[in-house]
Amino acid sequence: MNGIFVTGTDTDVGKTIISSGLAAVLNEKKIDVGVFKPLLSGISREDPASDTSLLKKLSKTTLSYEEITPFAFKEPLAPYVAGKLEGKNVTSEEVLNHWEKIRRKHEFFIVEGAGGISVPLGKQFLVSDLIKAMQLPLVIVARPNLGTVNHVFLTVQYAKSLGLPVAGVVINGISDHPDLAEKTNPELIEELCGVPILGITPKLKEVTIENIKKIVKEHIDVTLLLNEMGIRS
Ligand SMILES: Nc1ncnc2c1ncn2[C@@H]1O[C@H](COP(=O)(O)OP(=O)(O)OP(=O)(O)O)[C@@H](O)[C@H]1O
Ligand SMILES: C[C@H](N)[C@H](N)CCCCCC(=O)O
Ligand SMILES: [Mg+2]
Repeated sequence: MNGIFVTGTDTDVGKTIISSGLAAVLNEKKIDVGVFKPLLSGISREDPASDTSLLKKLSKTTLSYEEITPFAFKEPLAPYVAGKLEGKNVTSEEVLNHWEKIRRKHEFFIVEGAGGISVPLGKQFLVSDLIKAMQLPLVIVARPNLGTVNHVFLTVQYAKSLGLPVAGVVINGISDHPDLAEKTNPELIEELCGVPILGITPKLKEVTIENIKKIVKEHIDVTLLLNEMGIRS
């Protein structure tokens, strides 16, 4: 089993859009792709707009909603806090047990965290702890605008300090008319952070399944990503 762990510089940066788009493109390349979004908060798994639904739909996996997302909480908060409000504390062992049950069902997995790399999933259990335990290379999704350089730098430095390999960064949501910061950020990020930019995806006017697939296909170097993992596509 091969795969990537998709994290972000923040919540709402487009991790689900990029993860599900990547799943669709890999599927098209005849790669047997599965998805895992172990902790969800603020929306139910079966809601058509949920991370779980989008990932399931675009990957075409036959995994169930519960297999993709074993833990879902009502409030739109860090999963640790959202779980606590429901009297539940998720442990790393529990997530890994669910992972063990599905990881051999597909050749390649795209795993999505929740929010950024240090978001608490349970008591003394951060997204970064899960990444370390799952031993998957990281893809970091970031915003395109002024301020993102610092966010990417901190995320990369933190990942490196924990020995987590970073496959690269996707800058998501660049505007049709990028300002000077948006134009200069990609090169600066590569220079400062020492990680490749895998792609710069545009801001969609209409977020549809077809458009999600299109921006990933046309703007992310999926071959580079796969090559870095020793997979020929
Ligand atoms: N390239 C894009 N163009 C237009 N809208 C986008 C784009 N990328 C993301 N969005 C929108 O921004 C919002 C946040 O995106 P998304 O849900 O993928 O973020 P996320 O990082 O997965 O958030 P979370 O931490 O909640 O999992 C969604 O409404 C999504 O449709
Ligand atoms: C509810 C939201 N959409 C995410 N899934 C959870 C984001 C938690 C962010 C916590 C934080 O960094 O302050
Ligand atoms: Mg998401």
